[in-house]
Amino acid sequence: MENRNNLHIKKASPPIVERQKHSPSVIVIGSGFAGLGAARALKNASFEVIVLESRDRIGGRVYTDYSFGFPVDMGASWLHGVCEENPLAPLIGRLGLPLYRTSGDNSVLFDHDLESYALFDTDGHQVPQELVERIGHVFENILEEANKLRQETTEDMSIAQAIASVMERRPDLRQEGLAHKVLQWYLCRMEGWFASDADTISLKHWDKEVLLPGGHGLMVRGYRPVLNTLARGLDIRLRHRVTKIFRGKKGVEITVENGKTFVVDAAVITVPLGVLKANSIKFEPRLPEWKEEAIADIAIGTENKIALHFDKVFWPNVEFLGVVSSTSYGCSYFLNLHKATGHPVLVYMPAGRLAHDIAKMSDKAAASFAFSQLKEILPDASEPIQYLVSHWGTDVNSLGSYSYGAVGKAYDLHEKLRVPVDNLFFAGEATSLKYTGTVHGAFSTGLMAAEECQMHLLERNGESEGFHPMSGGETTSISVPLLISRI
Ligand SMILES: Cc1cc2nc3c(=O)[nH]c(=O)nc-3n(C[C@H](O)[C@H](O)[C@H](O)COP(=O)(O)OP(=O)(O)OC[C@H]3O[C@@H](n4cnc5c(N)ncnc54)[C@H](O)[C@@H]3O)c2cc1C
Repeated sequence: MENRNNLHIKKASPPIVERQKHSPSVIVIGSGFAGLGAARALKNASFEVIVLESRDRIGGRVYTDYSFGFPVDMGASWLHGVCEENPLAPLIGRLGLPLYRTSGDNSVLFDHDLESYALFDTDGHQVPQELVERIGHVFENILEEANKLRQETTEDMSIAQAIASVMERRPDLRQEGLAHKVLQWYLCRMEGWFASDADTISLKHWDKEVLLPGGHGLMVRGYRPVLNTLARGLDIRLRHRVTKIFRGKKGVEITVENGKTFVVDAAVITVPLGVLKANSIKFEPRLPEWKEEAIADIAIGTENKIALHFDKVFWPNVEFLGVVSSTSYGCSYFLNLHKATGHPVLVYMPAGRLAHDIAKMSDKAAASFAFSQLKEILPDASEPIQYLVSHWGTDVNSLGSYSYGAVGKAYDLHEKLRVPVDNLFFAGEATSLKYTGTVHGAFSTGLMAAEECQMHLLERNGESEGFHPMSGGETTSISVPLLISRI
C-alpha cells in the first residue's frame, strides 16, 4: 500500500495459519541439516511449518556440486562416526548410500589412516613412510604431554603455546629437518579439523567433542540425496533472508529482506554462528546478555575447498597427498577423490589464515595457487580441466565454516547458544555441545529444538498430554545397515 507521501507501508501478512488448537505454527530459519531436521520433526508432529532460506538452494554448509558431471561435496563430505548410533545412519542406510571409510580410528587427528598418506617435501621428494608414521606417533605423544600440562594449570592457553611448553620440557620430542616439517604437517591437519590456527585453539577444550565410534566415512555419492529426502514435502521458501525477529503478544513476527512479515507461534533459528555474530538479524527485544555473550565468544573458523578436475589420474594411489614445510602455514594437503569415487579429482583444503589469504584471490588465482602446490610435489602434473572454489568464510550466508572453542572461553557457551529464549529455539552445529562442527551434530540439535518447541507450545496451550517425544521421527524409525567400503 502506498500513502500520499509515496512511502511504502508494509503491512504484516496475516498469520500463516489460522490459530487452531491443534496446529501451532512454526517458522524454521535456515535449511541446513539443523533446519531440515527441525522442520521434518515438527511437520511429523502435525505442526504448520515454513522454512525460510536466504540462499537459492537448500543445504547450507552441505553443498554437492554436479558441474563436473558427477557429485563433489564442496562443504561437508564425511560422516564422522560410521555407526548405528549416528543420528544420520538410519537415513543414509535406508537410502543405500555408500560410504568410503578413510579411517577406522575415531580420533579427530586421524580421519585418515597413517598408511594412506603420501607426503612430499617441496623439492618433490616423497617422505619415507616410516618417518610419516613415526612422527604421527610423536605428535600423539606431544598431545598427551600437552594434556598433562592442562591438568597442572588452571589458566587456558592455545595449542601452539602448549606445544612450545611441551618442547621445553621434553626436548627429546623436538624434531629437526624433514622430521620437523612432517610434524608441522600434522599440526596443519589438526588446524584443518578446527578450521583455525593452533595459536587460536583452546588447550582446555580442543578434545571435548564426543566422537562416535566407527571412524570417518566419505559420502561417495555426496550428501545431496540425504538433503533431498529430508526436504521432501516441506514448505521451503528460498531467497527469503530473515532480517528481523520480533517477539510480541501475537507471537513471533519474522521479517524478510523484501519486507514481508510472517507471524507464528514460535521460531527455530538455525542460521550459522557467523551470521549471528554479524548482527545481520535484528532481534526485538534484544537477546539476553548471556546469549549475546555466547554468540560473541564461541569462535568460528574457516576451511575452504578447491576441487581440481583432471582428464586423467597422474598421482599416487593414496587417499591423501601432503606437502610438508617448516611451518604449518606452509603445509598443505589434497584429498584424492579418485580413491573413493573413481573420478579424477583432487580437493585442496586450506584452513585458518591460509584460507583467509586465499579467499582474497579470484577463483582462477585460487585454483592456480592450489595447482602450484601440486606442481611442487608432482612436477609433471597436467593442468586441471575444471575447478571449483568454495567461499564459506566470506559468503554472507555462512561467514565461517564451523565453530570451535577459543582460548580462555568457557565450553558451556555452546549450550548457552542452544538454550531457548521464550518462543525462540536455537539449533545448528555451534549449539551442539557433543558434536560441534559436524553434520550429524547440526541435525541432532535440529531434532532437539523441534522437540523443545513442540513441548513448549503444547504446554502453553494446555495440551502437553498430547506430547510424544520425537526421537528423530520417521528419519530414525527404520534401521538398515550402512554400506561401507574399505576396512
Ligand atoms: C568446507 C567444510 C567442510 C566440512 N566438512 C565436514 C565433514 O566432512 N563432516 C561433517 O560432519 N561436517 C563438516 N563440516 C561442517 C558441517 O558442514 C556443518 O557443521 C553443518 O553443515 C552445519 O549445519 P547447520 O544446519 O548448523 O548450518 P548451515 O548448514 O549453515 O544452515 C544454515 C542455513 O541458514 C541459512 N541462512 C543464513 N542466514 C540466513 C538468514 N538471514 N535468513 C534465512 N536463512 C539464512 C543459510 O543459507 C543456510 O542454509 C564442514 C563444513 C565446511 C564449510
